[in-house]
Amino acid sequence: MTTTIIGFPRIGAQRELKFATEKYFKQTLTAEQLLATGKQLRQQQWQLLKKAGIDQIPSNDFSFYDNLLDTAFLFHALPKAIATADLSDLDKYFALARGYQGTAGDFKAWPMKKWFNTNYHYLVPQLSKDTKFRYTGGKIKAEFLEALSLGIKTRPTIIGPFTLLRLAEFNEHTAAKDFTNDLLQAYTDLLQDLCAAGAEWLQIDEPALVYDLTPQEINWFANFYRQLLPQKGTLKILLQTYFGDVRDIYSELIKLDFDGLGLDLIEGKQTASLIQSGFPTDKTLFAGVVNGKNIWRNHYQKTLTLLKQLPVQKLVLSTSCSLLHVPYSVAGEDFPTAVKKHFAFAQEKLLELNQLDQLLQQHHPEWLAVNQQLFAQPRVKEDPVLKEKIAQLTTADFSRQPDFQTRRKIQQTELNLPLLPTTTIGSFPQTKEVKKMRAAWHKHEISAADYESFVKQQIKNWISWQEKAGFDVLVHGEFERNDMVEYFGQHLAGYLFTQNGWVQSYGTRGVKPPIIWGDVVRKKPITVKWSTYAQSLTAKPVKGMLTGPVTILNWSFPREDLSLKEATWQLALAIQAEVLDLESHGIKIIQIDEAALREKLPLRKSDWDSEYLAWAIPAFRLVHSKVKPQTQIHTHMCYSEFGDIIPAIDNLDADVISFEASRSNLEILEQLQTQHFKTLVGPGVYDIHSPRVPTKAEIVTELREILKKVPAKNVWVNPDCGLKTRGVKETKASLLNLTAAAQEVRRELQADD
Ligand SMILES: Nc1nc2c(c(=O)[nH]1)N[C@@H](CNc1ccc(C(=O)N[C@@H](CCC(=O)N[C@@H](CCC(=O)N[C@@H](CCC(=O)O)C(=O)O)C(=O)O)C(=O)O)cc1)CN2
Ligand code: MET
Ligand SMILES: [Zn+2]
Repeated sequence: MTTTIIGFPRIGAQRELKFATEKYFKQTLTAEQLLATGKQLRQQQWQLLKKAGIDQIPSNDFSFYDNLLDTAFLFHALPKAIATADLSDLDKYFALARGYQGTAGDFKAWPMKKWFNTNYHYLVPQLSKDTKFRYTGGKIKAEFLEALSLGIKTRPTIIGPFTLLRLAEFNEHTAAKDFTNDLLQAYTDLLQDLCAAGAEWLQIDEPALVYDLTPQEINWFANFYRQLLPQKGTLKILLQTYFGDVRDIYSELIKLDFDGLGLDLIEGKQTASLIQSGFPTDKTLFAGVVNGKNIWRNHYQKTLTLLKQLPVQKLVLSTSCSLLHVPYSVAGEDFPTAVKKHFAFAQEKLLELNQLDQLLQQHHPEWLAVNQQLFAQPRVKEDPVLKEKIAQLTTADFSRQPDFQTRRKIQQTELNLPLLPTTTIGSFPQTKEVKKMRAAWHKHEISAADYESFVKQQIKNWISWQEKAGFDVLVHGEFERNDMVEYFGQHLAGYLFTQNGWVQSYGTRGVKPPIIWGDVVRKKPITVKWSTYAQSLTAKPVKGMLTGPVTILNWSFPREDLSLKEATWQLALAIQAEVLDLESHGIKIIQIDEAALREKLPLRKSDWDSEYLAWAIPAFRLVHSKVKPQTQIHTHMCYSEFGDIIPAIDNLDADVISFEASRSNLEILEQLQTQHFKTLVGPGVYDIHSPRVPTKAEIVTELREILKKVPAKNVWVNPDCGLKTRGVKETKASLLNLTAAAQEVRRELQADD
């Protein structure tokens, strides 16, 4: 038996890579120093895996920004302008990741998207007529040789051609077929080069196989690999999948000349039955039995029983997906032992693989006994009152009265807002100073009172700035929050949070997902203090700002001993209490962010409703069903690819929704128009993910485009997401252009009347 993992977190135990990279961006660290940090982190990782007894150690799972970007870069799929720019390879790479403005030119970054159903973002390769894939040697081979020089023969990993093309964007009327031949040559060269370098195995990641596949896609895949695999020489190929099962293509996969198949037995509902339907004796199954996405200890008995039911001769134990999605180690956390023993972060999962391997060979039965203890009795006491409350919910609890159109008229009278009302999405820049004061308060260097008055001062400054800038609906700025989900976790009973449980979200940015430990209850008001303070400073309405239950769930580590539906409804009741508190304290507009609602939509269409929307949409409705007709409920989604679920979004029954603009803006507006979307909309009028300041003229143009698709009386004007990652100067400049643009378009509309 053998153990392996698909990939490991690369940011380092103390986020060393983040800090080094950000220093490089600020030019306080040289390229050599950054490369040296990368090298050191890789060595540490390989040695850690070796010491933990992992038999097959991956390489090239490391990345300075993103693995799909690495893959595109390896195959020279970069725009001509960047390829020929007077920049180092490293700076060309970062130019694709973050854009570049300087002496070598002015390049836009590639867009970012959510990686399948995770909170990790990949860079979307932009393919066009001048894209010519070719293998350039580079990182994958260098890292293999680097490990080899340390005496570790790794298994290099690479994203496969099918997934690469499935996730890329085709410009200038190009299509997959335009790139197939070049890609075939590029992957052939890669295989042969790694084989010559002495590699024994290559891991090719094809997670896109877990989507619903068309016959054309299946054909493309089979044809491609039928041509590629004969070129592998003595190199063994592991075809690695994750985030689901491969039901549409399993029968093809087992016929192709792969040496190993990596299948997900955690999220892949049909994986076990597919394997039971037949697995070739000459192939190795890389069984993904240790959950790469959640932080709970593996249930050894269940895993062993599952493994024994698989008719497989050659078996390697593995994780369900890369460990990128869990924090580095639980070792440094100060949970009580009774709590800690239930957790396995990345490092602890290595031990689990090792123990499962031993147990399968009938060694160390005492490890099984220790593990069984963890699950012998319920981990937490349930809250009977909460349970009863959920059991007693009726249709009325999910249905706001009166209906949308009636409320709309009441709210118009109540709020008296102009046409095209202006607002922002919630957060203002989380400056160094804000983070420093919060850190000082955590370290008891300043008192809670000092911290509170500091936050209030920020609120005061920004309220007065928003008034001067001419905003119609103001926000308090979210200065008290480290993160829109972690903050709520920290204020709800039933949650635990880590000190250092960072998980990469994109590039150098990370999150510390809070852990749902038990039943979740709101013990006391969370945001009321800040919102009412902000409202006391102005006659304009201040929007209360909350995170919705689905997003809190999706960006937390959920329990495995409670259904996601039940857990989300607990959260919904907690946030409902907060909504009602805000309302009773005079807050007239309340925004309930559901930024992550789209992200966790199941990858297969047949699961959309039954597995998700059927409880996620009611959860949101539950949160606001009891507010007065006068109270206006807003929501926000920053992932705008919800064209397919527009009726579900309308069915949230919010009064106003704001969403990401970026490139898909017009497309979504058209879909809203044709599907008769009723909710009022604030399509973001500029992209906040870039420091670039949009001109007033650009925003005016954007607004005119929006007004072609949506009646003016239904339109709100706002940026496309919160401003916490932006600098103060660019934020103010952009927002002044936004209010000026709104005023200009308003005048145009009034002149038309
Ligand atoms: N959970 C979540 N997922 C999300 C988003 C989101 O907002 N939240 N937004 C979308 C995009 N994803 C994002 C993810 C992270 C960040 C981000 O800004 N992360 C920050 C950390 C934010 C944070 O938690 N900050 C804490 C802790 C900051 C910190 O590291 N402090 C230092 C000290 C700071 C100092 O002295 O200057 C320390 O503790 O060592 C705080 O403000 O309190 C980062 O990686 O740098 C932005 C967007 C999608 N997914
Ligand atoms: C990632 S969605 C962000 C919404 C939140 N209210 C903010 O402005 O930061
Ligand atoms: Zn957003």
